[in-house]
Amino acid sequence: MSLLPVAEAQARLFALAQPLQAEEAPIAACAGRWLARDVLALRNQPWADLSAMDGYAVRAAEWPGPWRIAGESAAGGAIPAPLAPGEACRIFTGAPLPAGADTILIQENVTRDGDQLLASDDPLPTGRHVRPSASDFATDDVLLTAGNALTPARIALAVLGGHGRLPVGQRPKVALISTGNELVPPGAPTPAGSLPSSNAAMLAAMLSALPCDVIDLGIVPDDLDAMTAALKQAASADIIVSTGGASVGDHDMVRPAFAQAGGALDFWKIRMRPGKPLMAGTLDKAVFLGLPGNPVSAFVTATLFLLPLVRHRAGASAPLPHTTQARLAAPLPATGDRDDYLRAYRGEAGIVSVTSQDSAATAAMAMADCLILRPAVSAAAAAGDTVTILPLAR
Ligand SMILES: Nc1nc2c(c(=O)[nH]1)N[C@H]1C(S)=C(S)[C@@H](COP(=O)(O)OP(=O)(O)OC[C@H]3O[C@@H](n4cnc5c(N)ncnc54)[C@H](O)[C@@H]3O)O[C@H]1N2
Ligand code: MOO
Repeated sequence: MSLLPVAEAQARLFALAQPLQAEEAPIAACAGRWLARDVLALRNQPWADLSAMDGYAVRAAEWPGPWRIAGESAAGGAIPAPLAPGEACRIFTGAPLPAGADTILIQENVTRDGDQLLASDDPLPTGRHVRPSASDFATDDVLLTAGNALTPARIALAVLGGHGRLPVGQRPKVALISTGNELVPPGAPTPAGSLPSSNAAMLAAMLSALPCDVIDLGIVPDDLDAMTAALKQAASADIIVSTGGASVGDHDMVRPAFAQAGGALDFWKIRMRPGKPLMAGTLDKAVFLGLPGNPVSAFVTATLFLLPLVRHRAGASAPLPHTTQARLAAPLPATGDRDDYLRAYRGEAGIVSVTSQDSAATAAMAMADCLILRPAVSAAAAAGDTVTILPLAR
């Protein structure tokens, strides 16, 4: 198989499965999820012409008064009686204006004597300090569209639109499998030849920022039947992720086990460094991603494939990671025949790539707060050159 370009592999991955079915979730369970349908306003916001300040509702044409204070309007209180000519209404922030009033005098700018009121400031433009009815949005306005991420501000908008539940994509179930005879669980003793298994903990931490449910199936030895059984066990999940055993060595069991479990492989080997041995396919209704075992390769491929796949299945309309442009603090060598995803951080003088770009260099990886994206066969870059970066979640 020739090496597949990253963008093509991402497109093929998304084509393997549709977003999961929608569900109606209570607002408290919607943060960070994606809308499955457009959301329309069920009410006008504001519901009436409301005061934006504490003061007095008047007719601007009657400035500077005097007015007789007749009645009061407070948020949550009774609807105030209409204003007769020459009358003002005591009013508080968020309260409806009485019919006939068009402007608010703030209380700092009036002279009040009993129920007599005089303006003590400059003339007011009509409508000053009034929030007109439906000026934020009106009933039946489309507030949010399918595929929108439910950010805190959009949750506020939906609630003000009258909603207590929202149609969102279901939370994908993500099963994690770690393969390798050398692996021991986090914190277990590490006699010679053993290695703490870090990939599942790292992936679970990455996934904790997304609306999904992680099932860690633990460590599976480099054994065809054991791996086949683990994959079958994982097949009820929406996404299966393995790490390790993805390459070409005698102990790399993931591809044959996937075939033996009944999986249909869609692609293997990507034109990227690190992460070349990545594979993907389907097993029953699950999408399978086989990530390389090296922790750095697993991290980079999870960033570019696993997290976007979770977003896609959870209903995101824009599942790919956000990238931006930035200037290099130091030169970079020319790239080879694969796209480079260099671990880097944002320093004061620009972007600095970490000292070791080895796929097993976890200490260097831990210093990174972004990846530099360098296409295959790029010429060397100089300090000050603009490059594309992918900011990493903290
Ligand atoms: N002859 C070739 N050898 C290799 C090739 C190749 O094309 N031809 N590709 C290399 C590349 S690129 C990568 S990346 C690695 C990926 O290999 P695997 O996915 O088969 O991973 P393993 O061999 O199982 O492990 C690699 C490395 O990572 C450690 N590891 C594995 N799992 C974990 C874990 N859960 N936590 C921490 N560390 C883990 C493992 O001990 C190995 O040191 O293959 C190259 N070889
Ligand atoms: O493609 Mo591998 O992930 O370079 O070490």
